[in-house]
Amino acid sequence: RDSNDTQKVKLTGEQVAEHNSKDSCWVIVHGRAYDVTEFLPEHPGGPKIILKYAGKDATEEFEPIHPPDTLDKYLDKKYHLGEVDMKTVEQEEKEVDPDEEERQKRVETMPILEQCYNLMDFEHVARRVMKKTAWAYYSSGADDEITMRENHAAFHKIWFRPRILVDVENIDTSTTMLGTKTDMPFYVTATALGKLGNPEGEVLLTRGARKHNVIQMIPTLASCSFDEIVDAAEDGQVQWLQLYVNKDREVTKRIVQHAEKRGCKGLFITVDAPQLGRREKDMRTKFQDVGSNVQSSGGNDVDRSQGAARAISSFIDPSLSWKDIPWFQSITKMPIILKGVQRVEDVIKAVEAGVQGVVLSNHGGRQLDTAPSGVEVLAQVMPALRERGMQDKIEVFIDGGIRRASDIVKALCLGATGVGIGRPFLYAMSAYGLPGVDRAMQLLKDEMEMNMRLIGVAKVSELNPTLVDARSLHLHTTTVPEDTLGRRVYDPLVGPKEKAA
Ligand SMILES: Cc1cc2c(cc1C)[n+](S(=O)(=O)[O-])c1c(=O)[nH]c(=O)nc-1n2C[C@H](O)[C@H](O)[C@H](O)COP(=O)(O)O
Repeated sequence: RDSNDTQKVKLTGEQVAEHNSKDSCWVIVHGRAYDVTEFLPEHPGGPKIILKYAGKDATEEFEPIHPPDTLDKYLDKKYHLGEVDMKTVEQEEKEVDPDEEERQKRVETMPILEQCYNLMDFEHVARRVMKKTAWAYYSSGADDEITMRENHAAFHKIWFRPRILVDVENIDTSTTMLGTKTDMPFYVTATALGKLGNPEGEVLLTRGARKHNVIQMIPTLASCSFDEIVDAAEDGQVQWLQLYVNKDREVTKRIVQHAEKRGCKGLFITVDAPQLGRREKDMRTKFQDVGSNVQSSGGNDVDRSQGAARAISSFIDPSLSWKDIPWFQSITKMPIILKGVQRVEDVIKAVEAGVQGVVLSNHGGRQLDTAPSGVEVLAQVMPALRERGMQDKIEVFIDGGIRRASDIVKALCLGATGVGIGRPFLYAMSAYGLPGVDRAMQLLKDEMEMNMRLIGVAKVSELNPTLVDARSLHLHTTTVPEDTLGRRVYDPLVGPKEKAA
């Protein structure tokens, strides 16, 4: 380095390769070397995953899990060793992975985008063409995945009561959420690690949301940095922030106030994940790749038995409680919405606490298995609010299992202001990139227009409980139409030697 500390000569691959143990561990990320020796025990994903790349180029493994500004934000500058002459870095011989070869063949023969006619088509294609770790992470539900399946099945227990001879020539699907006008009553909900499915990550969802004038909720655990996602939005495009509350409240305060400064129009505090659920498909794929097995019991007390999710979420504060709400109201002017409310009593408490909204949600079935579907709780909540004259005091959203516009219409008839959609946009993005997200949103728009026309309603504000029969919604034993589409994408357990059918 010369006098003003600029690097005179690039490091070589050999120099980095000498530091390949826990006593001295250097890694290369995006062409720059970092001394992570001191950081090893603090890494939320455990030391093992880093040691697998000690002395080597870790970019490919690093990229989908960490926003690009992670090392600048969290690794002391003295450990930033400077640029590496990548021509001198020995690229690892990629061992032939037969699964990966099979997957490549499926990518080459996958259906063209125009063959996707509904959101489940994207799920079906994604399951076949996504990398297994990405599919496992996105498709995982907790434990027996009963709630994950119930989320969609619940909508089959609600029947329409269509009206006739109503002028439905002009359909208006637009609505207002938290004071923002939006073309459709759904938003792109927060789902972590967008780059697992597509190397561009969450900014593809931003661009799709912009094209269809729908709102995007930015996840705390996005692969893209928060600023990348906000910068990818156009002027006037509305985004919300999903927040996992950090044990270090100073970090949380910084994130919230930065989001408000960047123009976020809602703070969605996730309240259903004081600990992340056990997502066994995710855990299984982590287990196979022993080298990067973040379930190692070694190292400090971070429990890494939950695959990637737990490894990247050890910062979440399980002590978060109602007494913290006034603090949030003191650090931001953004409307505050509690995401992951699952019973009527907590909605009443939310109104009394003065928050502006709730999302009735079980985290897409990824948290407490056999928690009720959002739409089932919705059917109990709205009458309870009306009884107390509270229905205008709070906006009620739901998410989970929304796969058809008819699901959206049913939720709105039961009183939801809007609905969040997660996996379908992830699958569309993973299988077809931005065109996939665009088509998925357009399909929902087309379905919504048809559904409204056929139930005899011209605009969203006219949707009301008389248009549905939800009496069997709370029954969990009724037979409902077989969810053949959904069944086909459920992964059977495949033994390590067995080939998936
Ligand atoms: C599918 C998915 C959902 C995640 C999600 C990641 C994935 C891959 N992640 S997670 O890693 O922690 O579980 C988040 C998250 O970051 N924060 C959050 O509030 N909800 C998270 N959710 C839940 C999400 O916001 C919705 O509640 C859920 O996706 C709605 O169900 P559908 O996927 O069926 O639409």
